[in-house]
Amino acid sequence: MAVILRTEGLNKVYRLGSLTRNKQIRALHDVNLNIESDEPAIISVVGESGSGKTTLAKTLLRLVEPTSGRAIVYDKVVAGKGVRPNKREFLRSIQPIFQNPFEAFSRYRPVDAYLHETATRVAGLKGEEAYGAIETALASVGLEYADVRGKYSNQFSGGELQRVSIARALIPEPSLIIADEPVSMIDASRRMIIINLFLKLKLEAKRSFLYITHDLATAYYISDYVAVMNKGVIVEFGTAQSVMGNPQHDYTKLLLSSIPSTQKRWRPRVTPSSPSVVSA
Ligand SMILES: Nc1ncnc2c1ncn2[C@@H]1O[C@H](COP(=O)(O)OP(=O)(O)OP(=O)(O)O)[C@@H](O)[C@H]1O
Repeated sequence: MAVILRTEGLNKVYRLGSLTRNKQIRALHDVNLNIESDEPAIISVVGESGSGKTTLAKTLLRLVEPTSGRAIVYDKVVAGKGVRPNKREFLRSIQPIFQNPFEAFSRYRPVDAYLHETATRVAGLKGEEAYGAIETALASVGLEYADVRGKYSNQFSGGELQRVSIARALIPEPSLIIADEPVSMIDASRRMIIINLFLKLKLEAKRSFLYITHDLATAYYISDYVAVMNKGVIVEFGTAQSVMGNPQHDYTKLLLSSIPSTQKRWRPRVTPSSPSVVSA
């Protein structure tokens, strides 16, 4: 069985301030995860703001060096002290999708230039092969080359541009896509298009995803596994059904209880002085 993702004693301490007034923030605290499977998987990392989710994503993407511990993705050590994987090989196996697609593309450069760069520099393709790979990647997110050719980022909606950034990530045919809050900047009505796209890419293109989110509802909907983070610690991990259906940790219960539910009844409460409506 392949190790899709394993972290071994992963720690990250950010140091702030001067030598005399040093402050330390422990963003990852002994994070140990292990997901092994021959099938692709969607693994969600959920938790409140500041719980360490982005630091975990950045560590796996080699944007942040862990203070100690290491991470393995698809049987290769990708992060840890002194770990230096071949850059092109690394980018072929792990690709990011960021929260704000407008920050991922400069507004002064047509977006197809980014797609071409990824096809040639990362995937190592030339000429017709490069165009073929771009067309295939765009098709898998429901776009055609003509939809993007010569266009700049400000000529797309947030949802369209996020689909372009997913297409860019798909060009090198990565094994794992790390998506950090990929739908939080997108209109609620369009979010499910992206979420369903991840499911389709897992099933049809056999890509695995690490989905970082605040949104427990979408995490439950698409995930095979869920890791719950609080203050840098993975407090609960398991299949989506077990973690969300039968949470064991108080923090997971708290997170789940804070999801707005259409099942909750709203009861009008009228006081003599000021009529108001409160949640039941
Ligand atoms: N570059 C940095 N320097 C110092 N502290 C940082 C840095 N990046 C993150 N932190 C701190 O590390 C902790 C974890 O932050 P992180 O961004 O990983 O959390 P998060 O769960 O992704 O939050 P959010 O959901 O708001 O993005 C926070 O206390 C944050 O302030």
